[in-house]
Amino acid sequence: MGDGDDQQSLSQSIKGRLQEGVQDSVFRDKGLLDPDAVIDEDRIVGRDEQLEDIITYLRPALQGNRPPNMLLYGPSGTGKSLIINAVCQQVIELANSQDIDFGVVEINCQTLKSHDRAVYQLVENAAAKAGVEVGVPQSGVSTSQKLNRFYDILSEHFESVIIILDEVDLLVGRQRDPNDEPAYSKLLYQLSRASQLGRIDQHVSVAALTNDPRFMEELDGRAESSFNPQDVVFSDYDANQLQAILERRRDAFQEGVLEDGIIPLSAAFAAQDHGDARKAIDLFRTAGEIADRAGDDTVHEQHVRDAQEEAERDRTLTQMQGLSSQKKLSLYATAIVPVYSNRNLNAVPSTVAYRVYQYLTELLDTDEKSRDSYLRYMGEAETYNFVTSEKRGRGYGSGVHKEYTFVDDPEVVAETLRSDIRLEEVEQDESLIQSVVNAQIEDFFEG
Ligand SMILES: Nc1ncnc2c1ncn2[C@@H]1O[C@H](COP(=O)(O)OP(=O)(O)OP(=O)(O)O)[C@@H](O)[C@H]1O
Repeated sequence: MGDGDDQQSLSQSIKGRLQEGVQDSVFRDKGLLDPDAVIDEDRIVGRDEQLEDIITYLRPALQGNRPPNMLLYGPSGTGKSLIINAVCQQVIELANSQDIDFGVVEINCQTLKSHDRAVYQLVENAAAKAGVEVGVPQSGVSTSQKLNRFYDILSEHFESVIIILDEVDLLVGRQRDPNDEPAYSKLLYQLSRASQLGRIDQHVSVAALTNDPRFMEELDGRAESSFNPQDVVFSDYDANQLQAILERRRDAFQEGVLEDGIIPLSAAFAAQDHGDARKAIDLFRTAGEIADRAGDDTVHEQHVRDAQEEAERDRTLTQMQGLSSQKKLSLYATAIVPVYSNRNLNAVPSTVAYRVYQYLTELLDTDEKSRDSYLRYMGEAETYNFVTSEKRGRGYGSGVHKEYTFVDDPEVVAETLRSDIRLEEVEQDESLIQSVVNAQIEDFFEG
């Protein structure tokens, strides 16, 4: 065989292997379960009231009038983005048919670190929608120059515009002083004043999306009165609504691969966690991915349970990664007490955990913080809901102490923290650590 033939058989073989995975997948159209999937209206379940309200508020855009500003609030995953975008999409289509230039400019504020970045992002998005050059550099010009460019683009290319600010409460900006006005307050003020002040002749309205029910209370008075929104409230979904949402995406999977309990179980897990549709969809998708990884032809309940566990680990991991190394060590020392204990120990006495912590600092040759610092770190762990604590008086000599109980499995917590580079060194002495933990436990209870 010549080189050409070799090449051909290699690419055939790569193609074959790639297709193997595709053909064997339990999914038919996995994109339907993508967190950012744009779904058809017939897949939207319920939310009739919110749809009705938003339709009423946006109707003026088609009648030559300015729609009111809106504040959409409710917990995460309750359909705020979905519903506002679904209505805007229809407005765009109707506006096009009536030769009205209606534009939607949307930014997600979650990752925007400052007012200036938010304004720049608005310019970029408006320019993309209008099909023109951004026209201002990202740095080297003032925020008001960027804002002016934004207004110019809106004035030149649209008759009516909705600006959607997703997760608006996260746009706090660089506040040097806690009394400084947060960036969202400034931006809302500027955007809602732009039409009022005649800076742009076009109709501009703002729809702000937030999880924070007290958002308006925290808004600066001047921003509050010029923004002055119509509220649209999104409440949690219950398990039945979540089931219906998943049912309408059943065709993301091949026919016949979903066992009966999959949809109710995914919905039930997500309903426990305030009724977040994003979470239900994520579980549904992850269960399928786990089935694919295992090479199974059907998705069964254990796959959903494994998906739930994976989600829990991810959540814990993300939160824990943000902790300083001393806090990680304190939490790790506390978690390994029930994990290594020979007794059936659920609540961990702080005295035992602190001694284990001291031992670990020695082993790692790192700073040993005071007992008070340890208690403070654990107090923080409590606010993150990693542990709950109770005060106990006891007859073992040292008076009142605290006891910690882990909200999730302490083994998962310990495992998560162990993958931290330095704690991995500790793992090598596992049996030694186990005996130290048990010696401290015995000392505490027997001593
Ligand atoms: N009523 C519904 N019908 C069908 N799918 C829904 C419904 N509500 C939410 N979803 C789906 O759940 C996911 C999360 O919804 P969405 O992004 O709209 O939530 P959100 O309230 O904006 O959340 P966040 O505050 O976290 O941004 C999306 O994939 C969306 O398609």
